Amino acid sequence: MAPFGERLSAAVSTYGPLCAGIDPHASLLADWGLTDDAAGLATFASTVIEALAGEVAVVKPQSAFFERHGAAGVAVLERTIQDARAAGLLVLLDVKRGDIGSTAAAYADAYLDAASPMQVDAVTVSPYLGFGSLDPFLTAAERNGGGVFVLALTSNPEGPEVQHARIGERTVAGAMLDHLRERNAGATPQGSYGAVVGATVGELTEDVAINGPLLIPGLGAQGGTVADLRRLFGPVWDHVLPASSRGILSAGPDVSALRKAVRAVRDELG
Ligand SMILES: O=C(O)c1cc(=O)[nH]c(=O)n1[C@@H]1O[C@H](COP(=O)(O)O)[C@@H](O)[C@H]1O
Repeated sequence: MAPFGERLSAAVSTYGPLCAGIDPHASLLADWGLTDDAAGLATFASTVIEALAGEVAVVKPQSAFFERHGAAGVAVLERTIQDARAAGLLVLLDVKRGDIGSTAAAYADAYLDAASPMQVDAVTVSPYLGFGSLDPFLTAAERNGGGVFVLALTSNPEGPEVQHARIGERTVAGAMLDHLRERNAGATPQGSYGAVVGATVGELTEDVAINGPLLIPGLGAQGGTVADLRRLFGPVWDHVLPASSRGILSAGPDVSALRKAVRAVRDELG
């Protein structure tokens, strides 16, 4: 399979950069008239895929909202991943994994190995056990044409306590971005190792030009706007994947209303 960075660039040039989240919150299931169980999840997820296929490059299921329903919820996640990929969507699984290297290798097998029933195109990971602990993810991604998105400057207000802390001259987030820049060096049209940077960070104090994709959550429900994105990420616009979950999903359950909501954000992004 071609490298993720290459596949992502091609998909974005066709469908635009919007990444639509699939976050089946209990409150959204209720708003959609669905039960807060695996059956409700399954209807929610299949409706979102029907609405988004051919409309966006990437969908981002949030694993937590499936896991809270136990094994039946994980089975729905597995089917959702397979259905979305079969519909031509790139799947970025938001699962924020990170562990000691040998355990990270098992997580990498679960999500990035070609033989796994849960194989996705890319995953989110946390580098706060040390960037080197992510090596199994990076290796599995390289082997399978996958991508890895590393939390750098997250959208939540608690993030700066860790991410702005200093290691000598650099911040912790800056060090993570440096590692990614190094790993993506020389890749065309971009590398497969991305960073997560919130739309809500206010000011950008780090160099986010990593020659790789930038997942930018926080658009919509968390208060981030397209104007914020343009101001913060204008110079690296070709690499941004603005992400919105509730901002789009709250338009459901009607498929055409969901499409209309997606198209409105897409048009605003240009
Ligand atoms: O990795 C993420 O996607 C992520 C990182 C971050 O810094 N902030 C953040 O909100 N997210 C995820 O992005 C989604 C945001 O959802 P909405 O606020 O509904 O658009 C959730 O699934 C979060 O877990």
